Order: sequence, then C-alpha cells, then structure tokens
Amino acid sequence: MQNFDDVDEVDVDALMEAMEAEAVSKKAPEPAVSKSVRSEEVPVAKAQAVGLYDSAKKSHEDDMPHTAGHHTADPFAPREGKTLVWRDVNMTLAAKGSDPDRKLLDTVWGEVPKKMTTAIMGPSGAGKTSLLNILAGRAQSHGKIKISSDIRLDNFVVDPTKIEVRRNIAFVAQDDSLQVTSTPRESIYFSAKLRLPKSTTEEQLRRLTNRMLDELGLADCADTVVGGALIKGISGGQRKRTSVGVELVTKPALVFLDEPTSGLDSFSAVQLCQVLKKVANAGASVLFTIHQPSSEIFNSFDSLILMNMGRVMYQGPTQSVPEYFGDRGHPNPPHYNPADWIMNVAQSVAIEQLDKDGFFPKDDRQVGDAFTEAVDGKDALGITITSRDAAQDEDDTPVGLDVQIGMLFSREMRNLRRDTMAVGARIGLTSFLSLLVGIIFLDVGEQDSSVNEYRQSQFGALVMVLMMSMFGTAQPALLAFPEERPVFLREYSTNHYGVLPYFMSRLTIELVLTALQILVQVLITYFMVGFQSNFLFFYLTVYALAMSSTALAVMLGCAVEDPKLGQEMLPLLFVPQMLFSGFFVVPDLIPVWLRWAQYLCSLTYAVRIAAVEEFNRDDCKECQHFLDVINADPDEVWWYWLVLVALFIAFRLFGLFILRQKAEKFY
Ligand SMILES: Nc1ncnc2c1ncn2[C@@H]1O[C@H](COP(=O)(O)OP(=O)(O)OP(=O)(O)O)[C@@H](O)[C@H]1O
Repeated sequence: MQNFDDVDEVDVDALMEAMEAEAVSKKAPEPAVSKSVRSEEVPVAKAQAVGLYDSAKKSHEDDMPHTAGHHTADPFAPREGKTLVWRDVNMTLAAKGSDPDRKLLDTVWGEVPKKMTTAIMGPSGAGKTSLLNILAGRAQSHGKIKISSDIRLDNFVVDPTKIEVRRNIAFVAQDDSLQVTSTPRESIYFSAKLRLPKSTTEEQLRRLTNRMLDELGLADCADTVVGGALIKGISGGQRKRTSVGVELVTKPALVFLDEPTSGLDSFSAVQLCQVLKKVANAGASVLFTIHQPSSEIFNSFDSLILMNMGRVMYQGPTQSVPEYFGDRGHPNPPHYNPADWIMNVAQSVAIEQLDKDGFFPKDDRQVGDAFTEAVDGKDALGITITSRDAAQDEDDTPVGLDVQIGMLFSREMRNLRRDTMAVGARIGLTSFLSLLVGIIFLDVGEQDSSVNEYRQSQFGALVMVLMMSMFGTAQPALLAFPEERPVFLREYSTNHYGVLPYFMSRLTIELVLTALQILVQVLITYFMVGFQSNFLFFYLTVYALAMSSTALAVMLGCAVEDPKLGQEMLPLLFVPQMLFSGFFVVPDLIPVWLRWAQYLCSLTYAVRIAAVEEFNRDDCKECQHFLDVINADPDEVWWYWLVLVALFIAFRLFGLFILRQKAEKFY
C-alpha cells in the first residue's frame, strides 16, 4: 500500500482509488466519505478524510439544484444534501466539592455524510444525547457545563446554537411534543404548510401529508387525536412516528433523531428505519441515536458511531464493525446480533482494556481550513447570498405572517372545540361562583347607598366580582403557556413560526375566551346583585381588568418553566393587588414608602373606575365622601382607564420579550 504520510501532498485521485479498492473489499456503502480508522487503515482513513473535505468543496457543484424537490408532492424528492463534520467536541462538568472535573464528552469527532444514515450507539450515559444535542445546537455552556466544539457544515464553521443554523436541522427529540388535540394528519399538514415554500399548492400539501402518513404506517390513525394525559388518543409508537413525519414532510437536508425507535414494536421500527433510509437516499444526511437495534435494523445503517464513556469507541461503516471488533480480540460470536455484541463488549470490558485492545481511534482526518467565503455564491446554509437580502427565487419564499397567524389561530380554535372539558370547566366554574356571589349579595345594589353598612356591602360585591374575574382568568392563562411550552419550543426552533405570530394568536384566543367568560360572570352577578352602573360600562371594566390580569399571568407563565412553580407564584402577584384595592385598608393608611406599588396594580384602577360608576351620585353625599376615602376621583376616570390599558400592554410586551429570550434556549 502507498505511503500517505504526507497527505497534503498526495494525489487525491490515487488516494480515492486506494480507498475504493479497500471499500470494495469491505462492501462499504459510500466509500467517498465513510471511515474506519484502525491503525492499519490509516492511509484509507486519510484518503477518505481528503475525500471528505474535498467533497465538501465540490458539493456545491455536483449537487441537485437548491430548489430541487420543493415543487413535488413527494417527501422523498431528491434534495441538496449537506455534510456535517465535527471534531474536538468536549463537554465538561465542572468540579463539585472534592470531585474533579468530569469529561462527559472527550475529544469527540465524526461526521454525517450526505445520502447516509448514521447511528450513534453506546451504553446508557455514554454521551449519545449530549453529542446529538450539541450538533443540533440544543446545548451550550451554562452553569457547570462547559462545551467546546469545531462543527462544520459543508466545511463552513457553524455555530448550531444560532437559530439560523438550527432551523436547517430537522430534529426529532426523544419526548414527543405534539399538540394533543391535533390528529397526525393535522400535525403533519401544519408542519408542511408552515415550512414548505409559499408556492406549494394545497393539493401538493395534501398529497405530501398522505404519503408521509402511508409511509409511516399512520393511515389507520390519521384522524384520531394525538392525545395526552387527559385526552385519550393514539398510541405512544404512533405518536413517535407522527413526530418523525412532522419533520420529514419538509424534505430536510439534515435530519437528527433522538431514539426514534424507542417505544416502537419491531415491525414499526424496521418500517421507520426504511423511511429514514429513503430520506437519506434522497440526499439527506440522517443522524440518530438508537438503543438495542435488532440485527436487521443494525445492518440497515450505513455508518456507526459507537460512544463509550464520552469517547468515540468506533466510527465508520456498519459493515466493518464485526471485522473491527474481531481484529481487536472481540470477534462477534456466530448468530449473535452484532449490535448486542458490541454493546456487550462496551459494557463488560474495562475501559483500560478496551484502550489496550486498540479501540477509541484518534481523529487523524486531515481537517482543512474552513471556508470563510461563500462557495458559488452560497453560504453554509446553502442559501445564495443574495437571497438572504431579497428572496430572488419567488418559488422559495416562505409563508408570511398572515399564514402563520391564520394556521395558529385555527389550530387554537380547533383545540377549544375538541378540548370541551377545559372550556366547559372554565365556564361552569365561573357560573357556579357567580351564582354564589349573586345569592350572597342578592339585591344588595338596590339598597340605600347612603347607609354605611349597605354601602360597604355594595362595595364588597363590586370588589368580589372584580377579584373573581382576576383570578378566574389569570389562572388558566398562567397554566396555558408552561403546558404548551414544549410544543412551542419545538415548533419555534424548527421554523414553523415566529414568536410574534404565536403570541398574537394566543392573545386573540384569550380575548375571545375571556370575553365569553366575563360575559357569563357579569350577566349573572350584575342582575342578581342589582348594580347601579351601566351594564356595558360594568362589563367593559371587568373585562379590561381580566385582560390585564391575564397579561400579567402570561408574563409569569413565560418566565417560569414549571407550571407548578407558576401556580405557586400566582398569589405573590395577586394578593398585593387585593391589599391595594381600597377594600381591606384605606390607601392613606398604607405606609407611604409602599404606596407607590398601587400604581402597578390593575385591580386598584378597575376598583376605582367601577366605584365611581356605582357611587358617583349627586343624591348621596356619603357616597362622594366614600369615593374620596378610597382615592377614586370621578374627574380622573379617563386616567384610570389609560393606566389599566397601559398595564395590559406593558405586561404583554414584557411577556413577549421574555418569551423571545427563552424561545432560543433549550437548557
Ligand atoms: N446538564 C448536565 N449536567 C450534568 N450531567 C450531565 C448533563 N448532561 C449530561 N450529563 C451527564 O452526561 C452523561 C451523558 O449523558 P447523555 O444523556 O448524553 O447519555 P446517553 O448516552 O444519551 O444516555 P441514555 O442512553 O441513558 O439516554 C451522563 O452521565 C449524564 O449524567
């Protein structure tokens, strides 16, 4: 064999020939990029490495045109692939007490070549998920975790934590985060509609969706809701396949999946792997972690990365695995599933012994200089530089904000229609509490307000109705976002829609739902208590307070990750409001240094507006005095309205800001 010590000087064609000869003997699927780096194969590895980086440069020349595949209704249409290469990926957990630093990933290297399926295997805790997350931009240094890496996409250095890069990677996480009230058909269509170019016709979207459902064996449950903890729906395996379909329908060039076959029966697992293979054949690079594959599934992978204790124990073509292990003293016993065998070796043989046996190959690929300039006018994401500024190719234009808001809104409406229990419980509870208040304060509003006791009760009824609207609407709003968070994060990070359309569609739903809830509440209490204010004015006041309270709750919901924590924090935001309402303590008696806080309380303003409307009567001097005591000035009602609306807008904007900050983080 030739001496390839000086790879930089070597004739690439000769190297390719040598590599092909080697690959033929091993029946490697795609010798141009696949590698095995045991010591006697170093020349081949180097040749492949040269091929790898050379192919990265050439990829722009010999690939399909950029828009290829966009305009067909075939989810397996040919596409421009991308090669992802990485080296020196390190992840360290900083020392704690007397424990030293712990290397969770140690100088990990590898690649996902285009047109191939690459599996990451390894014992539990080996670092598979951590590696996948780093490559997908879903992990970053934070707290005690330090991460460093050199990741290249078609030989451009990229930082996958950047949303632009992440959006080019179709990612199927281990936990399925699907909208529980959507069906698999609706979920896949939703993804296709929002992520494929605007020019894709409805007919194409429908056919793409149907094809995806058929390929993944989901045709029988295509119109059953996904379901969740409270709603009965499709099975766990069907959910998993739906998650895969949601990503694959967009014809991605890079597909990452975290344990896509877990929870699937063996038939469905094979079916899914065949689908992944088809996607790879279409040009995509497919990378996934997998636990205990059957030998049939194992042999279907083109390439394997075996991780052990945060290090790369093997990297190369799957077909070479038995030989690689055999050469190192661990031959695969006859009729033994090679996947089980290599896991067995990885887990039962001491790491020092494995080192001695010659596992854990070093990365001796010749990593050339990364591209810094666009190749053929295209950058790392395969986007023509000019089209970044102005979408040159009309057909490639993504859908606009209108479509995003429309799709999100109709999904929310569908959610309301299907989750009747949640809406029913909300309206039912409101009716019950309103009736209770109505019975307790029956006709109180019709009594003589100049009598101190009656006036106190009237004011009590007023504050009670307002507080009820505050809690009754804030609670569901607070819980809604943390519950929906996983779905939002997945969809946002995979480029379904922006933060603003999501926020707007949620706001619209809240406006409608809250209007209905408050109408029920006001209809019951207004007439039973016998309030003296104008009905419409009373309704608007209660509604404005409810919207401002939901804005505060949504802000809190966006800030906390755990719904339980949010619920516990709710009293912290609302109890002070009650104290400043003027009902429990006259504002002038509150310590001066704390009084400023009342200006942040929407309840204070709503109480003042409602009190002025109820008690500002010329025939009742006591009422005028009462308004003075609670600091409700009839001449300043417009000002109270202004603050109430301003608080609503401020809380909403702040919520939007927090959501935007959090949307880009996964850790
Ligand atoms: N944020 C973190 N903080 C502390 N340790 C972490 C963190 N993330 C990962 N680890 C540790 O890193 C190691 C690798 O974890 P990882 O989840 O990547 O393994 P895995 O191979 O995917 O395991 P499994 O097959 O069980 O999912 C584990 O020991 C895990 O405890």
